[in-house]
Amino acid sequence: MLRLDLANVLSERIGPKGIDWPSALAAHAQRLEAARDALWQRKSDPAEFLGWIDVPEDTETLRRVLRFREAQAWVEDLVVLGIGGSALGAQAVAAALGKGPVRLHFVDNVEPEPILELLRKLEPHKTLVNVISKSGSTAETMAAFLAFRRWLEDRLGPDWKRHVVVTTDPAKGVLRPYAQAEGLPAFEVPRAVGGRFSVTCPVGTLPLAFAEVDLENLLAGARKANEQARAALEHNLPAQTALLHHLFSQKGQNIVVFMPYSTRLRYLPDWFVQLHDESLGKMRDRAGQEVRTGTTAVRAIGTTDQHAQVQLFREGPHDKLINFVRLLNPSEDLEIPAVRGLEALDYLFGKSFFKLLDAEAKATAHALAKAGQPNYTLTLEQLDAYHLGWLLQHLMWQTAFLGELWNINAFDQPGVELGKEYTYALMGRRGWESLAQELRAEGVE
Ligand SMILES: O=P(O)(O)OC[C@H]1O[C@](O)(CO)[C@@H](O)[C@@H]1O
Repeated sequence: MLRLDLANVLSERIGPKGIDWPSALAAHAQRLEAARDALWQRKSDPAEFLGWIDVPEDTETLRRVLRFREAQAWVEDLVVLGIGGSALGAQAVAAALGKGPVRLHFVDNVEPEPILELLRKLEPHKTLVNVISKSGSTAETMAAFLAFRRWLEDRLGPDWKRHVVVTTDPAKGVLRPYAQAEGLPAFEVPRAVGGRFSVTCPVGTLPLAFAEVDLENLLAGARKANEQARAALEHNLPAQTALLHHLFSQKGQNIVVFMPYSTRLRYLPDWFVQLHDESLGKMRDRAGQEVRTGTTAVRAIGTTDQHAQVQLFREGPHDKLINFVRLLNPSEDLEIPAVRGLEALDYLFGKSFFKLLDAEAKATAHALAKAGQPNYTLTLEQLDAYHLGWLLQHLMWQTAFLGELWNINAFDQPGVELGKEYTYALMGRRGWESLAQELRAEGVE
């Protein structure tokens, strides 16, 4: 189960910053139901970028992915070249559930030293490179691909082609025709699926197949989130959490802290930050009116960041809504042993690590509530593929619901384009000469 514990957002618990949930739900029922119906109705229109809803149903593509993985039994290192939505989902799930023996490496930056360090340590004969780019034009990913392709060819000659697999748009960009021309295996990012919503398609599933993640169950969990997102309001978890975010943003909680109590989930906040910020930080609404929507997502991990950020969360400005994620059961556990001479620590003796983790999560949530800092918790029965798939798809739905509530397009990202164009100009890309000149006049070169 994936459940919502919202006790610490209620006014009876946290005072004036809180809400009266039953009446808030009733007051927004019509809007939320309209949002739900609109999303389900628009999902078959490719221009709406709601293709991620149906991707978990696509077991045929999953079978192709699994067959491809089986045919590459020689792989010892898988290098993912991708950035943003083309890397963060697989990275988050692999860190949570991945098992050896294949080692996964994510190249999502263009800092030369780490790339060189990785190239020096890899054995080309045993390395498979998965270049992932929906657009097939992202400078960081393309630069890394040029370097890895050359590295493979220099060491393996014509056999380099056996060591590359492409994941890209079915038609657009340079990678699709290149893969065809070179005879490289290629998987699709469905047209109506944006990068940050792509973890259940081959963008995520192909690397995760090499990490031995149980993909059937990951997709089954995502389908469970779909079932909830279609349900009546009292069972519609994403509509409910979206409403929480909406209500608190209206109360001035402009920051959303996403804080799982799990080191295995350490990359999940990074994935969430992109999903939330790129989708919801928008200057204009669907009618073109200036609106400036968005709350800023902040990463945190429990218990680690109790010793870094919780001081601020409790005693700093109460401009945040904190979303904890807590596991109800460990996959395995470890007893804290008793040690003679350290009886001052006897409250720990014989207790389990999971009990301590659980107590810390509950204690922090309650301490924040006592200070009037709103927070809610999503609880997961346990950390497995099914529950993680459910959580990922739930968060995608939550984002889509918020887009509807704020009347914005949650599926584009116009705000990142200008930076990309400036980069092309600074790098001397053909066709960008006049922009380069403009930049020079502004003192940027
Ligand atoms: O898969 P692509 O096209 O290389 O894009 C990578 C990332 O870059 C962005 O387009 C902009 O940052 C993201 O939306 C996307 O996930």
